[in-house]
Amino acid sequence: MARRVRLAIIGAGTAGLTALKEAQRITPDVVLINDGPYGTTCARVGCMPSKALLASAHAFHDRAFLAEAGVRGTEALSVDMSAVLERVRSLRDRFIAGPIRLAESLGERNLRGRPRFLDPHTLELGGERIEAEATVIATGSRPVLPEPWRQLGKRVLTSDDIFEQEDLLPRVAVVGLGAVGAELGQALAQLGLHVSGFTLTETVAGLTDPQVSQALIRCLRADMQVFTGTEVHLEPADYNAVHVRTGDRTMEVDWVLASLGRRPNIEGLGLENLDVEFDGQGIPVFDSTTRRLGKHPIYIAGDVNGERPVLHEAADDGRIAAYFALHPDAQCLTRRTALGIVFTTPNAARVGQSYAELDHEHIVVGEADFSRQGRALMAGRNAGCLRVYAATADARLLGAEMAAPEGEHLAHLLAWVIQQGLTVDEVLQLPFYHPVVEEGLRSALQAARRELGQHRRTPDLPLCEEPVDWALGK
Ligand SMILES: Cc1cc2nc3c(=O)[nH]c(=O)nc-3n(C[C@H](O)[C@H](O)[C@H](O)COP(=O)(O)OP(=O)(O)OC[C@H]3O[C@@H](n4cnc5c(N)ncnc54)[C@H](O)[C@@H]3O)c2cc1C
Ligand SMILES: NC(=O)c1ccc[n+]([C@@H]2O[C@H](COP(=O)([O-])OP(=O)(O)OC[C@H]3O[C@@H](n4cnc5c(N)ncnc54)[C@H](O)[C@@H]3O)[C@@H](O)[C@H]2O)c1
Repeated sequence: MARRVRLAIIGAGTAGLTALKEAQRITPDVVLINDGPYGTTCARVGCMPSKALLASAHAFHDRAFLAEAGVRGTEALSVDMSAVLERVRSLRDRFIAGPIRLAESLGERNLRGRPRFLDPHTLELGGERIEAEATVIATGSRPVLPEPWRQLGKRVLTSDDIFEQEDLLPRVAVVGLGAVGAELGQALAQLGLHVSGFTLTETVAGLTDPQVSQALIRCLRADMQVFTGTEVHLEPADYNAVHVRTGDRTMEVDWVLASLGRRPNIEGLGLENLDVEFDGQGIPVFDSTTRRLGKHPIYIAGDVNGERPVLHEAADDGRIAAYFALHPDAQCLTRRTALGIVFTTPNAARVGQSYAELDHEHIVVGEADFSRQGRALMAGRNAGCLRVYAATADARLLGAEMAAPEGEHLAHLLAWVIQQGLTVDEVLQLPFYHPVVEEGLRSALQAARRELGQHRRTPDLPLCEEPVDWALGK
């Protein structure tokens, strides 16, 4: 006998659990099916442990600023790497507790294993059949690790294993300087390891604007070696070391952090039993509004769909998928403005349309340099730059990229005004306090206005509804 349910959710990560909460507003008739550890990638091996490691790293790194700021005794500070990693795990355990409790609260509706579609309405799970009116696939992604690198065993770690280590040997190659490699590479370097970072692309940390990326690379180079546009080959060396070969250079390291990107967990779901199309990356083609696979009652949410692999988007995807799966008369929903932040110092961020996505013929760029920005200078964080992109046609802000102090906050402000459809002038009419890093954002906006060839006819203040009396000759 098959178990019949209104909604089956495959994957108990952020997208799956958010789909669950959205679905529970409508029906209790939901099963959650998860294979692998519970607790979500973000809380277990992703966002949270990486930021906990960065917190220790930044704190230790600040000793140089403390000394410059007149605080004495900083030369006595040192890092106890085992204690750092222990703290990361203890915070991790707190963060995963909530997601685990949520899954367990389902009781016998929380199922373990890897289900397979037999047809669009039927899943097979460990010999049992589940007939679901609709299904949400939210199986996430996993780190890319080439097979020959696996043969090197524990000498090659990914973000899945690094936080489990009791200690870390001093010489490390970080291969891949996207978001994961830039954050973890800088964290390890600031904690005192000798880090050499390599990446295939010319830009790092998910940035696409070469000038912003160069500004970040200059900052990273204060802590670690950075080689861009470089393909890496790994070979085993004596005493459990690894040879990192790039062109005709060979470097010996104790271990390697492979941060080459992530691959969607799409295999084994039996999608070949359904009439679905796949794109060039092997991801089933889905509707960008509903996340639905063709006409099937199947929705795909979170990292597994490869579209916006960050936490808040995975959560939105889960909400969207459950909403459309359970509302035949659903309203159209649009996406929030794209926002990606990488927590290096300075923070790297991309907001709205990236530099690579924009048509350069039809935009102007306004730039601010943080090396002389007042507030950043006081805090010893005066490095990096911010570039805003505005449409030539109507001066609307379209996007921004930055490697900037307090970039996580500047990026939010920009995302909010871009989502509101504001123009450069309209943003300049908003309040800017003094002295704050937001004044750097104002400089970039003023530069964009100059590039637009616009001249201010009034001071940068909101206009009254009515003209003032004297202007009317009264
Ligand atoms: C090191 C690192 C740092 C990150 N930092 C940030 C950050 O600072 N900010 C940010 O926004 N994002 C960050 N991310 C990205 C963020 O973690 C992901 O976008 C988010 O966790 C994706 O959630 P998800 O629900 O799609 O997948 P997951 O949370 O991975 O959930 C997928 C679930 O499905 C299960 N599963 C897999 N295959 C099957 C199957 N066949 N059957 C059943 N179950 C299956 C898995 O075990 C898992 O429980 C980071 C990622 C990493 C790796
Ligand atoms: N703060 C954040 O929001 C945050 C932090 C970490 C991860 N994430 C998410 O996790 C996802 C995965 O991050 P990631 O950094 O693993 O992937 P990524 O795709 O962002 O970067 C992978 C990098 O590896 C490089 N690379 C690939 N193969 C290589 C090779 N053979 N040799 C040298 N370099 C190679 C690529 O050039 C690329 O720069 C990201 O898309 C991001 O959305 C987000």
